[in-house]
Amino acid sequence: MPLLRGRGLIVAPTLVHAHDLTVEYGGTTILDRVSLSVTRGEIVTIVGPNGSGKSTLIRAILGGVTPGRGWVEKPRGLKIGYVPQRLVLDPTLPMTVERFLSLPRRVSKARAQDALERAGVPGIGKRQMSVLSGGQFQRALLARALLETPDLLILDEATAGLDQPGSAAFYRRIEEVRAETGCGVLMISHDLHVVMSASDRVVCLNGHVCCEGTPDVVAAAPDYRRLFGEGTKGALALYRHTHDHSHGHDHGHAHHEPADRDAAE
Ligand SMILES: Nc1ncnc2c1ncn2[C@@H]1O[C@H](COP(=O)(O)OP(=O)(O)OP(=O)(O)O)[C@@H](O)[C@H]1O
Repeated sequence: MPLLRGRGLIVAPTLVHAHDLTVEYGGTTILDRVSLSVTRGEIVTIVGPNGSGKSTLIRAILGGVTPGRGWVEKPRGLKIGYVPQRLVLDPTLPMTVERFLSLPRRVSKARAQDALERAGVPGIGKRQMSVLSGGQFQRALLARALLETPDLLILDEATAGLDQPGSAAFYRRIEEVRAETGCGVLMISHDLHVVMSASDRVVCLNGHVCCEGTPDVVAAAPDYRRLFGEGTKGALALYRHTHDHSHGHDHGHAHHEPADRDAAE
């Protein structure tokens, strides 16, 4: 999908645009006229309290929930890779990571290996899914989502259950995947510190879009402060601290990372 040029500007194409989505369950409005878009090469994170409709919004974008009002626009043939919050596998079922990547459609060993490398865990192909650490398991799910080299990567709390260094390493890999492939990323995260350092744009949801914008704009917004409290000042401070110079990719984010701890270890 090439970049569009118009009037001297280079405009990244929109990968998905949700227009005015309204979803009700049993007479309760879960999403109220929610609009959201993601362009190529952009990392957009949805934050919001428990039950604020984040997963419902992702499901509506993926097509698993039909909105009562509004619609979702995606370019024809858009390839989406999806990483769920968790996946429960029967621990008694013997299954290597390579075999897992071949379900439901068989992929060659070379493609499986390539996806594992891109997920940052090149050495786990022969291991049993049941013995992977939490971080490695989530990387295996990421590898599965990367098999088709998606245009848009969607992650629903993919780091739930990982500790802070584990989720920071995971999100760093997501940024690297974005830089390598130019894909767009839409994710849900509760890890505000990581969100603030890893996102280009944050959408704060509470049934409706309370506020959205760059991480510093959202962290300073009264609605966001009301939902997440003054404790989130720390997240903003971290964001400012870690973004005080450009490191050259399209989004101009800088990173003074804590000591890396790769999930492959
Ligand atoms: N299939 C369903 N039928 C009825 N109610 C549902 C259904 N799916 C979600 N809900 C309700 O919709 C609300 C929003 O749920 P959703 O999972 O989208 O929230 P969330 O922001 O992702 O929450 P969390 O942060 O806890 O994962 C909740 O009150 C939930 O109980």
